[in-house]
Amino acid sequence: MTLAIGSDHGGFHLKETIKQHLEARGFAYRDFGTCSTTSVDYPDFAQTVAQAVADGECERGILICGTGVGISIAANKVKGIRAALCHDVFSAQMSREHNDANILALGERVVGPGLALMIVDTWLTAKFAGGRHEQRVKKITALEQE
Ligand SMILES: O=C[C@H](O)[C@H](O)[C@H](O)COP(=O)(O)O
Repeated sequence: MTLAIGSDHGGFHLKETIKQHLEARGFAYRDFGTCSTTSVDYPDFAQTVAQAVADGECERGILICGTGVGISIAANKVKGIRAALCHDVFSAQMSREHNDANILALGERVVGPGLALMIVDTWLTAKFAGGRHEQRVKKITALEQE
């Protein structure tokens, strides 16, 4: 699985920490920026990562900003994207099992690196449960056509 990863300046340090962690765990990723703590606009990075996932260029994505709020709102505007903002391990697991989330959003100013990496690990390994959740995810997709 190749992951798309991106952040604004508020998520830059956590993005670098997550990249090192992914490398140590043998996950392939593509870094869509930003490349420093110079102020940028999070919708730009949400769009490139979300598009890479929506186009199938990358299977899933991770987006980070200061709170995770703005970058998840922006990513969810792209058709086919189910971005989940998760600051606890339970939500991260459920976002995969129940919602088939294809992007994980995190806020660097909200969680410390230890918890963030635990959330990432949980989110990467959890699998969509299907069954009754299938029709609900289909209904989310149908909303995109309205
Ligand atoms: O939801 C938005 C994100 O948290 C941004 O990272 C944040 O708004 C950036 O704020 P500032 O420009 O004050 O660093």
